[in-house]
Amino acid sequence: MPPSVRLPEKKGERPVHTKSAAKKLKRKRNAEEFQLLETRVREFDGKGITCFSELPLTKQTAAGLHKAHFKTLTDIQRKAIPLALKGRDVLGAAKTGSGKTLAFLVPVLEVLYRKKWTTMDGLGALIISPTRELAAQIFDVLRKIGREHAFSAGLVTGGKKLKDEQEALHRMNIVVCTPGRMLQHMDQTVGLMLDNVQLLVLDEADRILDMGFGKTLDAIIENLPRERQTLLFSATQTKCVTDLARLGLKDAEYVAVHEAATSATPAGLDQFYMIVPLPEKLNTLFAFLRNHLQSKVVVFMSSCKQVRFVYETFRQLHIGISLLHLHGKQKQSARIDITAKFSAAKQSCLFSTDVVARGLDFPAVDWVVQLDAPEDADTYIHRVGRTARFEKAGKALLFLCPSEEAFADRLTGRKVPINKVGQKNSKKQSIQNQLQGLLFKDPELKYLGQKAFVSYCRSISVQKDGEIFKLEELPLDEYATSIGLLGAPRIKGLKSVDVAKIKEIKNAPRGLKALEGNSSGEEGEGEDKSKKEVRTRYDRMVERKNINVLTDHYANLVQDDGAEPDNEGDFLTVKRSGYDSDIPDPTEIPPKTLKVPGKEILIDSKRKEKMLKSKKELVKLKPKGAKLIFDDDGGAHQIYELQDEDKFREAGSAEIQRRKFLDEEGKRVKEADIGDRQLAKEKRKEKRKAQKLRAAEEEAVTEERSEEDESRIELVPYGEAEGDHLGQGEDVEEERQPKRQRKWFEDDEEKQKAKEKAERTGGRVIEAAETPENLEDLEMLASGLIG
Ligand SMILES: Nc1ncnc2c1ncn2[C@@H]1O[C@H](COP(=O)(O)OP(=O)(O)OP(=O)(O)O)[C@@H](O)[C@H]1O
Repeated sequence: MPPSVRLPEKKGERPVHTKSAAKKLKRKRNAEEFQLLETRVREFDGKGITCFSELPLTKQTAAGLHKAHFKTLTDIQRKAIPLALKGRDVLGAAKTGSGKTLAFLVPVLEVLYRKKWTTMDGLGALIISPTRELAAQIFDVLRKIGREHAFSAGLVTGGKKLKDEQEALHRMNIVVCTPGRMLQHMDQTVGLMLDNVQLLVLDEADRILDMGFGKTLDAIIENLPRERQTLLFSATQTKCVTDLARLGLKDAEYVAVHEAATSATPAGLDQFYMIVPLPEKLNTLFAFLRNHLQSKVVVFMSSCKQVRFVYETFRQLHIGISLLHLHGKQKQSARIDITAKFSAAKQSCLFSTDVVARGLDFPAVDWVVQLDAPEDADTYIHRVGRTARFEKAGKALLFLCPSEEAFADRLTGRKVPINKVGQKNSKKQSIQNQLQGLLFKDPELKYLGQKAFVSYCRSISVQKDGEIFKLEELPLDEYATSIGLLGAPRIKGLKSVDVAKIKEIKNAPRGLKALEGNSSGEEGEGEDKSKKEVRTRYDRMVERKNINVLTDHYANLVQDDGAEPDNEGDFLTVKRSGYDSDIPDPTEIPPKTLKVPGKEILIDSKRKEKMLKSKKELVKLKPKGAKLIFDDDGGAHQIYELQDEDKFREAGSAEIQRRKFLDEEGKRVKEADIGDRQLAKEKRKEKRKAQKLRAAEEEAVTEERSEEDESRIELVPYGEAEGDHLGQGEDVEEERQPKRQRKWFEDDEEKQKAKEKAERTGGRVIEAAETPENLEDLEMLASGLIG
């Protein structure tokens, strides 16, 4: 007799003794629980709740939250989750670090669960984030709280092979993605179905639109069904009607928990600004870091080039704190690595662009320093939000150039409590000489410095707020000297930049950029990279601007036809005038040449001269021999020889000869064609034969392995729970995807033992159980015996 199957008994229920009865009972209980949950949600008004346990949640979500140690609700969670659970569109705004992520993830899990979503139903929820790092962080939280659910979820952010993502995408229920990559999939992933999506979440929606993803978002939303729930969250929420309309929000509930608060930033955050002349910025930052070696600091700058320059130079100045740098031009693997390192560090300094300004939750950051002023108050709020998260304390310091001081008023106007501070004289120090030394020794660093300078100027010139950011008021020459350059590099075409266009191009998915031939990603030179001209090494050398002074002068030399170089023509022009007076003009010296049979080679460089001394090289330059054919008498002929004119005339008119030639060649081609077809036919036959043979072999192997293979189908999992979805567990799985249970005779150990025995006895293996349980088992045993 099989052992009796027991479910924990409930009042009024009779004990069950068979598997099927237990299943039935479980199904009944689940249906009851499901009904109860629906009723609880319907009747729930959300008033006066403080804990997650008071919400009408599934036991899976409740368990996930419990295991992740989330107990008390934050304000935004208390207000937004009840509305979202009831299926309302929500527009959520709350300060940085106030727990917005859970405010949308909990409803995502709950809504899908209550819609009885299973792996077979495809994509049910799409969560879009502006950056890869934020998407990865959201995905991590989802994994934590969703571990008891049976949904499959995936991260689609690029930086991986598109093909791998494509395969997994078809099996995902919840996708966390960046807009660019999602659009790329919509364009390139065959059979991607978005018409069943039930929930769309946009985290940092305003940032997504701000980064130039507007059109991308439109394209994504166009593919989603109109009947869906939309949740939008940000610390600086967009309320722009057109934005909301384009995102397809209907009757949305605006939940702004901190709107009445006196400050737009977290209460535990102390904020300061300091007026620092541009040439003093790096000195001040260096002194600041020297005085905060035991802290965890994020330093924001306005461009990738600046981040790289400051990181590379400060590293060589051995500042005494571990330095990291993060920007959007790094490889995805490096970005993940750096994010993880900084999260784990106790004391460290991360130089970064705005790629980490939004949403990233680094634990225990002490200071946020903004070396370059942010573009607006919203960006400031997000940047400083990397510290003082979730009721912790933190400090923020903003560097403003004297011409930018009015930015402090902008902040006060946005309810940001910020105080002015100065730098103690005793703490001041200059690193200008050290920087000059570094740049002098290392041309690459100098090149980087020039690029950093150019991109800083560019970033100022493209700022929207022209009243604050005035390039013409900045002491650029002194700034260039302060970062170790000998002079300010020349910058081209600063004003003619379309900011929106730049953002759009910069944030376009790399795959698409490559398709559009726009993948170089170089910024700072204002060149039209889309021109597909063939450029030689020589052209590139002339165009190169890294050794600014030299190349400009060289450009003058090659471009100027006798015209005087302008005054910025540097010291090299003096030498040239020397040529004019005393020494004969170099252009008048006859160029060196070398004669080889058949041609004359111009020697225009020492390298070429040296090269031509080698016999091997000379052979290459000599004219190549002609290919000859030999007749029966051994006479050599060119492959194509002109016929004797008289003979040609004898043979008839040129037209007749042409036709004759065509007829003969046509016949020859036809004959060859018949032969080819015959050959192709035979090859096809052989191929089919081989295919059949292979198919037969594969069938035999598949039969052997079919059961093993079934169990190998992998989803993209995030939870460890096994098919207990909707609490109906096995039942739902059984009905939807009949999953073969392991039979009694498939016990690995027993099978192995029997095989060993058979080997010992030299007999056949008959796998049998001690007690066959049902008809199928008996049949198996019988067929084994007969066979
Ligand atoms: N209910 C909660 N109980 C305890 N900790 C929480 C709770 N909700 C969120 N947190 C923690 O608070 C921190 C900030 O949460 P989260 O990243 O969701 O903030 P946010 O509002 O999205 O911030 P940002 O605006 O910067 O994106 C996280 O470390 C998270 O684990």
